[in-house]
Amino acid sequence: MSSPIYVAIDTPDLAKAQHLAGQVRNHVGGLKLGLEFFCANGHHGVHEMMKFGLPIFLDLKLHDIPNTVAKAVQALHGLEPAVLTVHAAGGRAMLEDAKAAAGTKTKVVAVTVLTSLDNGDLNEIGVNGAAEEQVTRLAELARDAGLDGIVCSGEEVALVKKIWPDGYFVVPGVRPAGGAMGDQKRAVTPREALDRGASMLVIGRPISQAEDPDQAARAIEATL
Ligand SMILES: O=C(O)c1cc(=O)[nH]c(=O)n1[C@@H]1O[C@H](COP(=O)(O)O)[C@@H](O)[C@H]1O
Repeated sequence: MSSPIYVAIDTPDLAKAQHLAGQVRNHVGGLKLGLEFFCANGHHGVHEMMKFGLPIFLDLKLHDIPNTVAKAVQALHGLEPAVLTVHAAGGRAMLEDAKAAAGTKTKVVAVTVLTSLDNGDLNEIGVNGAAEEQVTRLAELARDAGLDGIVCSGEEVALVKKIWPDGYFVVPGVRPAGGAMGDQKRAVTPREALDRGASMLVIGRPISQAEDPDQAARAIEATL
């Protein structure tokens, strides 16, 4: 079985991205390319990273009116990433149109509440109630809109699995025991995230900033 770990390649530098992917390719199940990489390197960069033969998670977190998001998804044709993100807060019509615009080879998953937010941050943007309530609400919306799954933290994944048993659950903000949190606020360990029902673990800095990324990926893999 392939590893559930997708390494987050957060750099605008294609050569650095290729170097990191080359170091960890045997100990991860896929490569996650986000806004930083895509803004700098576009389709060309994704094509270059596809050469590693690993599935690509294109994390663009699209969030706009339905027509704009659908056209943006269409503009990705030719890349056919394994997984693509949109923001659940874009609403039902946006989610439905994003899914309809994606090819059948791409799982469209909705970001619920970013793992960098805690309940206080949510309150500040007008969401009263705990992260788990908001994640559950948005998971139901994504499920009913026909999406493949959601992005949430390891703190909520067991809860959403109950209401969406066959959903695909992407869990970022994962930290090995004692690891630096950085800007993440709702983090669990890789083992905990898997035990609670994660389908994919997104791990960036604990691997990419390690002195030896390959060794770091292997050490995390060994805890799963
Ligand atoms: O969609 C994501 O991947 C994502 C959603 C979220 O709620 N939180 C989150 O951290 N991410 C991404 O997951 C990665 C986490 O990176 P590290 O904190 O370095 O492990 C980054 O690439 C984020 O963009």
